[in-house]
Amino acid sequence: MNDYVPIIDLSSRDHPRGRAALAERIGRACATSGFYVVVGHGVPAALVDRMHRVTNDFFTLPDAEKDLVATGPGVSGFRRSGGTTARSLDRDTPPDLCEAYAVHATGELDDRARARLGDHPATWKLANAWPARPAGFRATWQEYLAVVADLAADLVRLSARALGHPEDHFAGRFDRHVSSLVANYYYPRAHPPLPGQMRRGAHTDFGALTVLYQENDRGGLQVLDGDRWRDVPAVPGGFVVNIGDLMALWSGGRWVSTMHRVLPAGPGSPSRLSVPLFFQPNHDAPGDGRVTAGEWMAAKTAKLFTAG
Ligand SMILES: O=C(O)CCC(=O)C(=O)O
Ligand SMILES: [Fe+2]
Repeated sequence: MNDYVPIIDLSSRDHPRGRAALAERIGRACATSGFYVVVGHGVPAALVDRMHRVTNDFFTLPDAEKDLVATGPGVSGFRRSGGTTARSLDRDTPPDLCEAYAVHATGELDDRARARLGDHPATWKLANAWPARPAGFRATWQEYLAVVADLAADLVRLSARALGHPEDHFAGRFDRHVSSLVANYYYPRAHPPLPGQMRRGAHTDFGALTVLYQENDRGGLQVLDGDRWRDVPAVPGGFVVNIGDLMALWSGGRWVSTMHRVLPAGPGSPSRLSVPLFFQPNHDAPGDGRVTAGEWMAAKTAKLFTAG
């Protein structure tokens, strides 16, 4: 595509010399747009296909069945409304044109262990809510979360190296990570959007790093470059990676957490599915110096769901 969102082939990441070169490229991307697309990442295509299939099948179930795993608040389990993402930056818009479903890496812990994950309400303190259908949903999501979190952890190691630290510099911030695996389902619609209404409104991600699967041929994701919106390429088999607010803060201002959005689609357009893994550190990891990482992320998430 362009130098703003480079495509980075990770297939040399197991070789020492390969890692040095990759860290260099990642560092450049994170200082420019905060976005890059990875290929050669090693996540099996069959797993991604299975993830796509069960997730799409879930969203096409009747609403009443999906509501059985609607736990709220925030996105844990199913939400008929994925919220109003632009509110995370205090901009008021009509609600996003999407449904969402989410689980958390911590959502399988017992109640007592989850209660210890911060002193404030947070989605990662809720138990995961798994739908009974389609068959294989839970096993597929758990496998995908484990495999893509491993990839994200390696990208964090390369990021540490790119910032001039030892690769394990951030490791202690992720040994109890509260990552969230989300599916955004942008449903087809018969009528046009309201003025200012997006599939996802303009926002920056709140966590450390996001690894995003997007349906190959649908498009719509854009990233801000100065005052101009650029399309992010949907590379078959690739993932879009972007850093969130926390990694930008940890970089001491050298890296950027950049605004992005998902454009609305016209009447008659097909649905679009995207699956971001928000790789989110331990709740008590450093935030912006005033609040912890957990407080930073929980405050932003809460804004998405405040009634306007
Ligand atoms: O659907 C997409 O392509 C991106 C969604 C997104 O930015 C998000 O969920 O944070
Ligand atoms: Fe995002």
